[in-house]
Amino acid sequence: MASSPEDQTSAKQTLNPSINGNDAPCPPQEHVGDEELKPSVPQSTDVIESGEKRKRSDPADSDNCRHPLWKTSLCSYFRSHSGSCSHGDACRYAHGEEELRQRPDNTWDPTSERAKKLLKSESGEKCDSKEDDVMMTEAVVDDDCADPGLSKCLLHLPPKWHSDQLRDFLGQQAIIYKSAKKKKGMMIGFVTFESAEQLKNAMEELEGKSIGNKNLKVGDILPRSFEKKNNSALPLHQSTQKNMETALGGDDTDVSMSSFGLEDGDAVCDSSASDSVLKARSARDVATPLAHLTYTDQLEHKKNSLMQTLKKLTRNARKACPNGVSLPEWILKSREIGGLPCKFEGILESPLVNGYRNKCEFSVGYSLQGKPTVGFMLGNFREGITAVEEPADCPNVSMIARRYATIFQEFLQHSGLPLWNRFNNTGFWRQLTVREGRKPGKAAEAKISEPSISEVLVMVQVCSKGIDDEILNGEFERLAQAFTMGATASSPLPLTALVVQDHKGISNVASADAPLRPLPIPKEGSDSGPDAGGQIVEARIHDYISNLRFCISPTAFFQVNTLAAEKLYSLAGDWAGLGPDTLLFDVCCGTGTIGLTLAHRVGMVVGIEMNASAVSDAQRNAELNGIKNCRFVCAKAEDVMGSLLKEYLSVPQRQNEVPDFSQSDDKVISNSEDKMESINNALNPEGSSSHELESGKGASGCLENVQRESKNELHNGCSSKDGNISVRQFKNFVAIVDPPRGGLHPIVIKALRTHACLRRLVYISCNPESLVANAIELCTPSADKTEKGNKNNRGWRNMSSAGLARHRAKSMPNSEPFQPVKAMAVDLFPHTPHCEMVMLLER
Ligand SMILES: C[S@@+](CC[C@H](N)C(=O)[O-])C[C@H]1O[C@@H](n2cnc3c(N)ncnc32)[C@H](O)[C@@H]1O
Repeated sequence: MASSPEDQTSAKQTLNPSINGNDAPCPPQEHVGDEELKPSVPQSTDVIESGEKRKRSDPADSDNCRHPLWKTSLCSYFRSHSGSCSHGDACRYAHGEEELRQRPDNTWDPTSERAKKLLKSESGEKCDSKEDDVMMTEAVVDDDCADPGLSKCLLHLPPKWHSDQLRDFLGQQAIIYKSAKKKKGMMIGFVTFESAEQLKNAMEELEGKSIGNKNLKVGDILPRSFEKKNNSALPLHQSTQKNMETALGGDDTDVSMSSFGLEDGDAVCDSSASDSVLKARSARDVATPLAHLTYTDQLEHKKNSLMQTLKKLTRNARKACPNGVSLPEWILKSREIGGLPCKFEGILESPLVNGYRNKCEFSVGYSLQGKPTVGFMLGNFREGITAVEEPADCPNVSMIARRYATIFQEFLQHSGLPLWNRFNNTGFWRQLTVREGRKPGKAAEAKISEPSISEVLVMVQVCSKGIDDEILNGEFERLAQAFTMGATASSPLPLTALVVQDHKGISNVASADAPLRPLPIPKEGSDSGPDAGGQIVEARIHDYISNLRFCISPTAFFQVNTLAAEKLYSLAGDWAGLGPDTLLFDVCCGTGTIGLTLAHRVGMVVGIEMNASAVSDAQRNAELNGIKNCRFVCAKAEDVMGSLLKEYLSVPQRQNEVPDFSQSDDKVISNSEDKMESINNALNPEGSSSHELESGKGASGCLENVQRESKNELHNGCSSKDGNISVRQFKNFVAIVDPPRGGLHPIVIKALRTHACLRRLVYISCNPESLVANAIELCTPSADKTEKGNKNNRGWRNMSSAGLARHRAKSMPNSEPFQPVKAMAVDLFPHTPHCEMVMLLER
């Protein structure tokens, strides 16, 4: 599924709240609202300020030990560096079996001896080498005639090796083979042999051989008896489908991984000796690792974990407080509340606990049995796990999304075009996204989601590279027919829009401008074909938050749990201290949900968002709901935040005086005439060039939505000075920020901190770790003399996010720090470890 903590699949953090990295909880991954442990390569503690080595571990990081996944995976760095890891005791990953802890879902790291022993005892097998035959679920053998019995995978290879290095190694060992392949980043390679004799010799030679501190293993490839498809209908270049691929998984940039809440070292391995490991990992375990707990216990678990994360803010700000500067009151008082930086007011429950996701991103791949499957990946591509399992047991997926996944899966059994293979970066069918929109009103509050769903958008991601238009068109026609028939069979499903996204890149995450092709939805009862009728509808659906109607484009971010998001936004609004004289900055505003739901409580909203289609949705949503006091700026916040704050916060204090916009860095609006032109463009977006929309460079090319109530006036009583427009005088400046998983850009943090008129900041985050890191910079007192950052310092690469924030705080210009006032979480992601956190900062 996707992100919010899912859509922000974003950069690769690993435990995303959302199933797909996009929402995530911004994801993961991705938001698919969502959160994490970091990769086990050098992280934080030992190398800190100025890149200097510290002799002791950082107590600021010791709270990691309370992270639910603390030491639940073996440290791959430790293993591959002969038992050394620069993090020492502070490493989040276990240094050896003794340190290893059980995971929240009661499983053990599948690569650990414990997991293997468990496996043995479950399967009743003897302790022979067989149980170590951990296997890959995807075979990549570019030889049509390759006999699966003569294909093996080699495990525990150095991840940095390419195919060439594997071949060199085999050559040095005098191994005779037919083909050998390995992809950088994976610990697994694939070798095929000409004969049983060759295979036998190779196994004798290779099994147990040491490479570094690892012992090589020879494993089978699953599934062993994959039924090869008849590929005769395929275009030539697609012949890689002949490969025995059983799984599509993530590659290094895999979103789905993060949305599952997996961490990088988290492999789901298969064993030829037993199916037990497979049983231990299922789509349910991976996508909803807390589903085995009662909802009350899940909340308790999240609460404890969030409190530990919050305490990092206190510890790090204390540590970063410059010499000679008094500790702020909130740090001194933190002792009275157990080290918390402010009061933690607990977690608001999700109104819906099951089937709550309004957006699911399903991977396309092969099951462990080799069947084309639409669902969730079971593990990490790097460790060779690419199998996909149906989402049937994942309680956060709605029945509607499950049914669409099944329809697509059945369609794929008969498709002449191949599934995407991440190993080879070839294939056609990549992903299925199902987005649901609810009806307005009471029905939407039902305890099960299905009856309240009135609109569904189905988006299929493909890679059309090298495919003839004729083949493509025929396949899409059949696809539309399959979805239409599936949606009308038995109990009908809503089907509002069907769209194909063409993503030719190798990463799992399509860029925002990947071409979209809406498909006509055939009329009920008609056959496929050119006369099937059907209408191309605009690829958008609608949902409701706080009785406002929101139009959502296929790729725009929208919180995946609408009813819980409503709670989140109203909490943020309550804490923001809004009033008619408030100017509210909605930073990272997506489709405008926060600003628009709060617009009636403020004088004006300025929304900032980099995704052009989300901004155009935001503008449309303002129009749909008759809201006229919002302006949406399409740009990266880091490019425009400073100039927007300057523009609005430096408004002369005398009533009704028009500010001099020409002072603005980015010339957001250079004068009243330009401003009117911008407004006109905003009201007539077709008139603005797509370049302007896409460029995202500064606000001068922004889509703006300052709407006028009457010809010359802004809503809410702004006065008109020169016959055009004027800006009202605001007394209260507030920002609500809701960034993706990685948090705010340092330039945005600096702008918010150094504009003293901004007294209140509500920070919403799907990733409490990045909230804490950003809050360290916002709340640490500045030194009288600011340190200059050293651009050549590479030490930051090894810092934790908190360590890096402490480091940055040193170069923060002298400015009044914020203080954490209170924090609360809203559970947008039941059954996963993720949660949205809200923190009020004031000064
Ligand atoms: C977690 S979502 C929040 C969206 C919105 N506040 C909501 O609740 O629906 C984060 C949003 O930030 C946007 N975004 C990511 N990086 C950004 C940046 N550098 N500047 C502005 N917007 C950004 C994403 O496109 C996404 O819409």
